[in-house]
Amino acid sequence: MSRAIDKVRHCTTLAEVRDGVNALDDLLVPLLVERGGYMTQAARVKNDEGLVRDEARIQAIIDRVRPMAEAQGGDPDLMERLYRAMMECYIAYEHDELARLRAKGLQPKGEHA
Ligand SMILES: C=C(O[C@@H]1C=C(C(=O)O)C=C[C@H]1O)C(=O)O
Repeated sequence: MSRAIDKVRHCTTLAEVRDGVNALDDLLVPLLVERGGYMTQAARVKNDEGLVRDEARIQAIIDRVRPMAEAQGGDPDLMERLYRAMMECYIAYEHDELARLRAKGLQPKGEHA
């Protein structure tokens, strides 16, 4: 199996390092935008501020990504820290999206006209 860590090119200059990082950011940013799109979907489907943060789901994601990181030759502790920080950002975004959808007319659950 080819692991992500084995794809890292040996660099002798900072410019090479930054080229490598930029190339990966070109892949990551569209994926993060797409992931954010599911926060908008979650906000609409949950339609309840109290359901936005789901600790069980957060832990399930951590339990899934730690072994994935290890299998790719990465550090599971680093991956957990990244995911916890990222999910905090997405939870804040999901709250913002729910507020935006409500301002656009989404009725709170149980208050249909
Ligand atoms: C998208 C959800 O809402 C929140 C955002 C999560 C995420 O960034 O993956 C995970 C858990 C939730 O607190 C969800 O509940 O699945």
